[in-house]
Amino acid sequence: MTDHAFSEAERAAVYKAILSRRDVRREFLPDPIPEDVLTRILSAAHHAPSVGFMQPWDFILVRDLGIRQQIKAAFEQAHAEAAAQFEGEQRETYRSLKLEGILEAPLGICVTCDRARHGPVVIGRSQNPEMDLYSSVCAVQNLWLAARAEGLGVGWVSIIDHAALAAILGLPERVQPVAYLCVGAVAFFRERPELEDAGWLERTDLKSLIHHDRWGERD
Ligand SMILES: Cc1cc2c(cc1C)N(C[C@H](O)[C@H](O)[C@H](O)COP(=O)(O)O)c1[nH]c(=O)[nH]c(=O)c1N2
Repeated sequence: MTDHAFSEAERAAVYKAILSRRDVRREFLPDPIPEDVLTRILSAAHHAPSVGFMQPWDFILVRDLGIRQQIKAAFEQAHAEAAAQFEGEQRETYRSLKLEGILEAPLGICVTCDRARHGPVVIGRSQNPEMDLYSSVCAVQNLWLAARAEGLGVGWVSIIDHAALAAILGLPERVQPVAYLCVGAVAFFRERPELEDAGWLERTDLKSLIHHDRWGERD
């Protein structure tokens, strides 16, 4: 048994981490991450919920500059392909955004999903086999929030061909990349998402996303 209730300060700290977490691309400092801090954020990730307690994740810690340069090159290629999908002014805005900090952050963490961990039958996965991937995403979010509490920035780089990333990292066939994260100390955390500051999109009104009993039934 654990304590039933959080104190007011504990509750406030949880919401502070959630509300002030940011995706970081440009504010990284080169300072190394202390080992005890790294262990704590990885432990937070490892305590995420997982379907059937499958714990399908691994954490590849990428410090080697040569490997990070290969990942950056894979990003550049995907970024050029993505830019071609936008039109006109939006393409120019997209090109002007900074969408990764692969070389600036001192550490990359690839969170993976072993799709075959603990055999073919897992509690909670038979109808929806993708639940293992969602579990690894929960690990990503735990890591992201713990990092925020530790004053570390995290930036998710998904503008990359995951097959190329898997090859660079030497992942076995059954192991899929879920997230490549740039992790490091930061100069500061932005108050709002960078995409909001750039005028790309605004935070959607929460009320408009809440439906009662059936789709479309709103207050
Ligand atoms: C699955 C997934 C994938 C990506 C992201 C997020 C998630 C959840 N985000 C970060 C994203 O842009 C950011 O979360 C939102 O803009 C909201 O900003 P904050 O995270 O609140 O700062 C992101 N950002 C970026 O600069 N490059 C990227 O490739 C990605 N990819």
